[in-house]
Amino acid sequence: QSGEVAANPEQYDESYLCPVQVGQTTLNLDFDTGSADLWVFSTLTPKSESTGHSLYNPSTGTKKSGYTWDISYGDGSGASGTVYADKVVVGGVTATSQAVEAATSVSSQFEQDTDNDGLLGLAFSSINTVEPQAQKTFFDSVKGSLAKPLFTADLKKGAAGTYDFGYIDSSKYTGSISYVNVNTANGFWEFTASGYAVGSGSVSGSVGDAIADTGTTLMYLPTTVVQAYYNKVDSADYDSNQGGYTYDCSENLPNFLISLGGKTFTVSGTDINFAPVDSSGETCFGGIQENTGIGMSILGDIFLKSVFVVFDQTQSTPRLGFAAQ
Ligand SMILES: O[C@H](COCc1ccccc1F)CN1CCCC1
Repeated sequence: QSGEVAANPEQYDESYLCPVQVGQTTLNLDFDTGSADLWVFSTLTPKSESTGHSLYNPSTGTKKSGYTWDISYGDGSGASGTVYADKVVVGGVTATSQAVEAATSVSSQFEQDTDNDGLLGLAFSSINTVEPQAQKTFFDSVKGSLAKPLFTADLKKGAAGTYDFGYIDSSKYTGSISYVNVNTANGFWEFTASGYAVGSGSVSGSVGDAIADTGTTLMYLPTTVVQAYYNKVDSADYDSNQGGYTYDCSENLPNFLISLGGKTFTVSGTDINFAPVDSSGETCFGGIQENTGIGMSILGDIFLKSVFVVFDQTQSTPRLGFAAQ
């Protein structure tokens, strides 16, 4: 089997939500290559936390007795609950007995984002949080039945993009795809990014260890790289109240160039201009921020919306393919 599903951006491209059939209900889920749990708002979620969300009704599933899950994300958000086996359909691709993690508690960030009915993890199943036994991601459940064991991400700025499962649609990218091998030891699509440049010119230095993470909004890079970037933005400075670099929204940002698998990709300055910090629209928060305390760099949506990415398990070593959109 193979299939395609729309990835619809929230305001400021904060996250991208995809329609997924879970049991007999269609939910809008955040496809997250940075985690490996498929969890959903459900009729078991307290009403005080689930108002405004579409809900999974576990009555259509088979309860996995004694199984629980509890996940915490890098930004401090989290959720927990119980586990069911049920049918999950993404763009026509069907997992007949997918582990569906029904939330019995969610953090305020999820409670407040009423566009988001849950997450569909696409990292490696080794980091799934279900106890007493880790469960397969949707991709791992269907991988063997896909035309090719891969999926692609084609996210866009302020417009619907797509995730494809089982095939590479060559109309979605230009030029060639350059591949890097993935280190799965931490359960992420983790690889080594090479040189970078600010504005234009030839790349140098090294961004280093990084993950491709569709569930993270921004790009988090080494301090040296981030300082080099904002040194080229006259009005920029680090604002500890906002927790990152801000600048005058009227200032044009430079492009950011990064070398992956021997090919240089350009993230346009307009894509790096993330969002105003408040309703006055005077000061803006940058899409490139420091990776301090994270332990690796994160190439999140700010980066991903300018490339076509192949999450490829066709070989014994998983790999990531990057091409210009
Ligand atoms: O929690 C992730 C973002 O994690 C990356 C990250 C960002 C900032 C500081 C530390 C970090 F690790 C985003 N959520 C994952 C699921 C929903 C959004």
